[in-house]
Order: sequence, then structure tokens, then C-alpha cells
Amino acid sequence: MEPATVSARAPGKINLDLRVGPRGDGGFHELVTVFHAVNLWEYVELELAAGLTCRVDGRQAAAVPTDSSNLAVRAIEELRALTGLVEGVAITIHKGVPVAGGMAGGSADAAAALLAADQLFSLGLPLTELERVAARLGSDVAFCLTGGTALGTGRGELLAPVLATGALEWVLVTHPEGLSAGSVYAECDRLRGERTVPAPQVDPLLLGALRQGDPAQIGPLLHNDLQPAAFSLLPALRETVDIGLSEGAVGGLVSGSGPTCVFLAEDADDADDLANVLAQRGFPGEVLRATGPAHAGVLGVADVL
Ligand SMILES: C[C@@](CO)(OP(=O)(O)O)[C@H](O)COP(=O)(O)OP(=O)(O)OC[C@H]1O[C@@H](n2ccc(N)nc2=O)[C@H](O)[C@@H]1O
Ligand SMILES: Nc1ncnc2c1ncn2[C@@H]1O[C@H](COP(=O)(O)OP(=O)(O)O)[C@@H](O)[C@H]1O
Repeated sequence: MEPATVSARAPGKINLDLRVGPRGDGGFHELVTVFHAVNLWEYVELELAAGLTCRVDGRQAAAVPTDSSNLAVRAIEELRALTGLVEGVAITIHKGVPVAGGMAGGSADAAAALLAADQLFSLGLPLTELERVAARLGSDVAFCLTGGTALGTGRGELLAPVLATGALEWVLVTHPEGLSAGSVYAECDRLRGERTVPAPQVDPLLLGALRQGDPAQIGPLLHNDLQPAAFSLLPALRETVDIGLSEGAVGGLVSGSGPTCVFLAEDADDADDLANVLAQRGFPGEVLRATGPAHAGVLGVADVL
């Protein structure tokens, strides 16, 4: 008997290093990025049902579409096209990652839906095949299938492991206004103007620091080429980053296309202290604690038939 319900979870991410090359012909930019998943989770439950439906609850759920533009719905549709599946599925998403926050929450939903569907329908697809499907859904989806700490190249969808040790302790400051990745890349292009942009390269010092697992070394090496564009579109973010750094973070920056700002602390106690201090500063968004690396996975099979 096939299980009737399967749940999976996938983490949100921070870009520890995001190097943006020139805009390519397809409109996408060549990237080199160090992805780092943290324990803010997207939970996706799939249940055998008639038709394909989607329900969303949790953080900022009202801002998430439930129609065929939802990335988890698109993930199931892509799998159906690939495998010839005809069964219907009811999708329930529980959001923990800020929406349009530069932390890949929608991508995590797509990734968790792929992991759960593979189990629900006993597809047994290899990771490489799931990554191919993921890449058709968005640049960050392939990383969200596994999480951890990884090097992304191409549009961000080509992955290689990064040798990283230890846990990293983060404080996150969200922003109530979302930023779309497309508009931030466009702003990055506008700010660059006619300047020649070199091929992107990861900072080897950061890779060395991650191997050591030393936050004090890692902090000053955090880098995001999209940060000036995010500051240009939402100037208040500059002050948020400055405040986090002045309150004792060992590093801080905008995550991906923003607007979430992330701060690295020396250890868990320092991160708790920093979170308490930042919570008093009256930012318009939330102050959250997170730890990385975090890993995606199928949670459990509930055989309710
Ligand atoms: C900026 C990053 C950094 O990890 O993450 P977020 O901040 O969105 O989480 C990613 O590159 C975003 O990935 P994702 O959000 O999956 O983007 P996609 O849906 O693939 O693309 C949305 C739009 O972003 C732009 N885009 C995306 C990836 C890339 N390498 N070059 C681009 O120029 C394109 O304009 C594209 O139409
Ligand atoms: N399952 C989903 N969860 C969140 N957003 C989604 C989802 N499916 C589609 N979207 C759309 O994608 C946009 C960006 O999503 P998200 O992944 O949260 O942010 P980011 O690209 O900044 O990491 C949202 O504004 C929303 O309209």
C-alpha cells in the first residue's frame, strides 16, 4: 500500500559570498555564490487527493500565491510532466522563512515538494535528476534540495560541496517590504552602467575560514555584490547593517537580493545577546535567531489509508 501523506522540510538560506558576473543572453547573471542553509524551515505536506490544490499557512502566508504560480505547485507539475504521474495531490505549506526576503523560501517549498513527491509516489529519482527538475523552477531550488553549505555556479543551480566545520550562529532582521530578485539584479546592472564586469570568483580566504569554522575569520569576509542594489532600492537597509555591526556582530550583510539583513555572532550566547539588543531598536520587521548549516529531508511517512 502506498503512503497517503508525506511531509518534507527544506531550510531557508543565506549567501555568505555572492559574486555577480555580467548579465548573460538569457537575462540571467553568471554567479559564484556560497550558499549556507539555516534552521528557518519550510514544511510541505503532500496528500493523495483529487486534483492539485495548495494551502499555505505560517509566516506571511497571505503574501504567497496558491495558484499555479506557487513554486511547490509548479514543482509537482514538472514532476508530473517528467514521470507521467496522474494522481492528484493536496499540498499544504507551512512557512517559516520570510517571503520575498532573499532567503529562498519559495525555492525551499519547491525543493520540499520534490522530496516529498519522490517518496509519496515511490519514484526513487536520483539527486541529479531532482536537481535538473529543480533548476527549471528557479536558480536557488537545487541548493534547497540538500541545504548545508555549498558553492553555487552557473545561475546558482550548479552545486559543489564546501568543506565547512562547526555551526554558525545568526541574527536576522527581516523587513516588511519584499524585494524581487529580478528588480535587484536589474538595479545592480543599472548601478554598474557601462563598466566591464569580470567573471565572478569566490573568495578563497572565505573558503579557508569556513574550513576552520572560525566565525571571527568568516565575519569580515562575508560579501554580497547585490548589496549596493538592495541599499539603493531600500535605503533603510544600510542603517540596519550598520547598527548590527556596531552592536557587536562579527559580520553582517544583506542576504541575497534582500531585504533580510543577517548578522554573524561569535557564538550562540553572543547571538542571543545581539538578538535581544536588536529587538529593542524598533526595526519595522522581525528579529530572528538562526543556526546553520541546516539540511533538507523527508520527515516521516504517515500511512493513513
Ligand atoms: C539572488 C538569489 C541569490 O541566491 O537569491 P534570492 O535573494 O532571490 O533568495 C538568487 O540568485 C535568485 O534566485 P531565484 O529567486 O531562484 O531567482 P529565479 O527565480 O531563478 O530568477 C528571478 C530573476 O532573478 C534574476 N536572476 C536570477 C538568477 C541569476 N543568476 N541571475 C539573474 O539575473 C533574473 O532576472 C530572473 O528573472
Ligand atoms: N511557495 C512560495 N512561497 C513563497 N513565495 C512564493 C512561493 N511560490 C511563489 N512565490 C512567489 O515568489 C516570490 C519570492 O519568493 P521567496 O522565495 O519567498 O523570496 P526570495 O526570492 O527573495 O528568496 C514571492 O513574492 C511570491 O510571489
